[in-house]
Amino acid sequence: MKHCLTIAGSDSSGGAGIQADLKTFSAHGTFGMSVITAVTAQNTQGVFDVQDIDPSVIAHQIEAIFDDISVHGIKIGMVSQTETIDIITKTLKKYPLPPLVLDPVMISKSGYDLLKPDAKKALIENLLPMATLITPNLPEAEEILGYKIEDLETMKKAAIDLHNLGPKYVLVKGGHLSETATDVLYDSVNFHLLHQEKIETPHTHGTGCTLSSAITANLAKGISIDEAVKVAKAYITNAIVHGFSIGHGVGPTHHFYELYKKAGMIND
Ligand SMILES: Nc1ncnc2c1ncn2[C@@H]1O[C@H](COP(=O)(O)OP(=O)(O)O)[C@@H](O)[C@H]1O
Ligand SMILES: Cc1ncc(COP(=O)(O)O)c(N)n1
Repeated sequence: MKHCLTIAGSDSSGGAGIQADLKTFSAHGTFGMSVITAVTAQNTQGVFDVQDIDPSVIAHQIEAIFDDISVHGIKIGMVSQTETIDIITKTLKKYPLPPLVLDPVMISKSGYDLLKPDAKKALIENLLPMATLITPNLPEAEEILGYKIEDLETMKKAAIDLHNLGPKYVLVKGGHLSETATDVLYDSVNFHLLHQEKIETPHTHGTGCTLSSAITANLAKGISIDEAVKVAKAYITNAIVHGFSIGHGVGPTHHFYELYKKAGMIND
């Protein structure tokens, strides 16, 4: 069994962050481990409070894992502030690294700043160059590059410009496009377009977390980048189709839909 690590924030409502990542790792038959960077008090309606974890505790979590257990894939999500980014970078650099997927989480669907604006520079300079793949959504890509991205042509330009900042591969996600949910994968030579009709649903809490963890699990299993992204895209699409209407706002996706269906635990 492969071992996957998420370095991210905790979402008390279980649909995004660490909780989404661990469910996704499990749904992919990998063993999930976590380094918690921040604890958020959030639900389907909003984020109400954040407690950043002390940098030394973040370093100790990373060391506790790497000093004992082999890690086959890493996903980084909410990193909150410059001190957190600095300690993650410094500590990870002590170890040989497996494929690393960076989801540059900035603003929650509910509009809360999950990355302090002054930490953007550290994210770009320290974490982007370490990544095998980065998975920005449109607002995140716009925030990093400083220009508007609203169609496939500008998504392709953004993918090239983001690639120039150091990651090996770039996936610009199209969940925020108005017509389709087409994502663009750039491998430094070719573009791979992952076409998908937009699903009419409000329940997309944690879609980005879930997609990046699914890709991480696939890469940990040794699957090639384009196949890892393609399979993960099918997984997130299914998870969105079968999302849950829990709470009064933006509900979570169904991380275990395929597994439950195979086990005969659901009928539709
Ligand atoms: N309504 C939707 N229908 C189909 N796919 C979606 C929908 N919303 C998001 N996605 C897909 O979910 C994944 C996560 O994208 P996105 O929602 O843009 O990320 P984030 O959660 O970081 O904002 C992408 O593959 C995107 O295309
Ligand atoms: C701890 C944490 N990490 C990431 C997200 C982003 O998820 P979304 O973009 O769906 O709000 C979140 N809401 N909470």
